[in-house]
Amino acid sequence: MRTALTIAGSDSGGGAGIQADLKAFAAQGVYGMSVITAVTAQNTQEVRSVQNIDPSIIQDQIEAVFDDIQVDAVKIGMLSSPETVELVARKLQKYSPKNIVLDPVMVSKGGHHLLQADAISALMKKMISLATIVTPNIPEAEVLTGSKIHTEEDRMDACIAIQALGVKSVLLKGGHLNGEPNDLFYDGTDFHWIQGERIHTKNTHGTGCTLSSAIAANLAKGASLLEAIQISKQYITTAIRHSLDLGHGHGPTNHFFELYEKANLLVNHK
Ligand SMILES: Nc1ncnc2c1ncn2[C@@H]1O[C@H](COP(=O)(O)OP(=O)(O)O)[C@@H](O)[C@H]1O
Ligand SMILES: Cc1ncc(COP(=O)(O)OP(=O)(O)O)c(N)n1
Repeated sequence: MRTALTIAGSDSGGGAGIQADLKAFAAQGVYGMSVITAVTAQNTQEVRSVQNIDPSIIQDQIEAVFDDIQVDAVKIGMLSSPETVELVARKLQKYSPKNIVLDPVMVSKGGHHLLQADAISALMKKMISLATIVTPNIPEAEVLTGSKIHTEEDRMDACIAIQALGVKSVLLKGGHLNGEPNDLFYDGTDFHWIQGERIHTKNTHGTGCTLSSAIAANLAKGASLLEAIQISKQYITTAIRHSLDLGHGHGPTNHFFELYEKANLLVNHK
C-alpha cells in the first residue's frame, strides 16, 4: 500500500486542512497519515480561533511517523508560525521524502490569516526549495512574487519567479480569477495549461487542500507530476460539481461522490 503524510492544520468543520487531506488520500487509494501543526476552530463560515501546536509535539509526530513507516509523499498545508516552518523544513531535510507537495496556505476564504506575516520569509527561504511542487493560488503567488497577477503573461512570469526560489515545479491555481478556472503548471522548462470548467457554487471550502493532497497521493502511487496534476484536476472538478450543501457558508467538496451516490446517501441534508 502506498502512503501519504499531511503536515497541516486541523479544520473542525471538516472541509479543509488535515480533514480534507485525509479524505482526499483515501479517495485516491493511499494510506493517509497526519502531523497536526495547529488546531483551528472553524466552520463553513469563519475561523473563530487558532491554537498552534507546541513545536516539540510537532517534532514528535514527524519522527514517530518517519522512524517507523515508509512515506511515499508528503503534503504540507497550514504551517502557521515561523518556528513551525523552520522545524518542518529541518525534519524534511533529515528524512528527505521523495515527493513533497507544498500548498503555501496563507489566508482562509473568510480572510483569517493562517500563516503569520513573519513566517512568510521563512517559508520562502527554508521551505520552498525542499518541495517537488508548490501550489499557490493567485493571492499567495502575489505575496511570493511581490507582483500583481492579471494576465496570462503575469501568470507565466509568476511561475518563473516562484521556481527561481528553488522549487522544482509550480502549479499556479486559477480559481481566484474570472472565467474558467484554468491552472498553470510550470515544470521548470515548459508551461502546461490545465484546463478547468467553472462550477457555479458557493461550496468551495477546501478546494486547495483537496487538490494538493490528491496530487501528493498520485505522486505516491508513482504518477509523473503532469499525470498527478491532470488526475487531481479531474478529481477536484468532480468534488466541486457534487459539493455538499452543509453549513451556512462555503460548504465542503465531495470526496466520495461515486461511493455516496451508489449507496444512495446523497439525500437532502438540510
Ligand atoms: N468554482 C470552481 N469551479 C471549478 N473549479 C474551481 C472552482 N474554484 C476553484 N476551482 C479549482 O480548484 C482548485 C483550487 O482552487 P483555488 O480556488 O485557486 O485555490 P485555493 O482553494 O487554494 O484558494 C484549482 O484547480 C481551481 O482551478
Ligand atoms: C486548517 C486549514 N488549512 C487550510 C485552509 C485553507 O484551505 P483552502 O483549501 O485554501 O480553502 P479555503 O479556506 O480557501 O476554503 C483552511 N481553511 N484551514
